[in-house]
Amino acid sequence: MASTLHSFASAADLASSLADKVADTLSAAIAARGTASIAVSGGSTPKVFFQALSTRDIAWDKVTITLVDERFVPADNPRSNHLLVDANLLQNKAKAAHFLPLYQDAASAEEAARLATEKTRAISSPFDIVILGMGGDGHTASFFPGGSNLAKAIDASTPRGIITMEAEGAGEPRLTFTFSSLQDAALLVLHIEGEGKKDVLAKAEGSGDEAEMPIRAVLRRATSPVEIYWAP
Ligand SMILES: O=C1O[C@H](COP(=O)(O)O)[C@@H](O)[C@H](O)[C@H]1O
Repeated sequence: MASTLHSFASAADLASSLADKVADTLSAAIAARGTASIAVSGGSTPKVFFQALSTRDIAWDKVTITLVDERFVPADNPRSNHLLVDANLLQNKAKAAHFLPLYQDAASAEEAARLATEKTRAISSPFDIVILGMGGDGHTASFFPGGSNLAKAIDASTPRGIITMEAEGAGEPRLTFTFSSLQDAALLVLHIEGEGKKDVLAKAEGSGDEAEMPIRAVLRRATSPVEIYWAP
């Protein structure tokens, strides 16, 4: 499916424009169905966007927010994506939203993935909005190059849900929605910032194996168009 690049002069401009687009899309879904869903990424990039989105005036009590991926660490761990969302998105008007975490207090990441899959089944498919990020190694969500479960995670026939991932570049074991869960969102966004990430994107858009740069699975095979938001 095609992708469209939206370039902005600054991260603040991007955050404001993306927050408007997301708020409009959530409101349209609420008007159509009474509820709306969004899966967001962690990492360092989304913080300013989350802060902008949290101030938008929409019916947040009808919105379910979850994560595209998470580290297998509790929510008070500084590396938790849940903590980032709590501190920056579940604030202001967005405090009224319903948050479904991926981390579960379980004996293993595999058991947590099973529980998280069960709990997130309450969200209707496909997601209204998925916001992906991308690492300098070409990973997205927790689809890491060399990841223990990468082939399964990006196989379009793997069912919707959450699986585990371990990889050298990942730190802790991860929990990640599968490709099939994310690729058909009504609004599918790839949010990246910096010249370095633009170079990584250009490389990913070239030829090469998806296993080397798993973002290629999204760029090449997502059934929804990919809206790429970039700022220097
Ligand atoms: O590990 C992760 O990294 C990516 C990218 O993060 P960034 O710090 O380079 O913005 C992120 O999209 C993913 O959700 C996160 O778990």
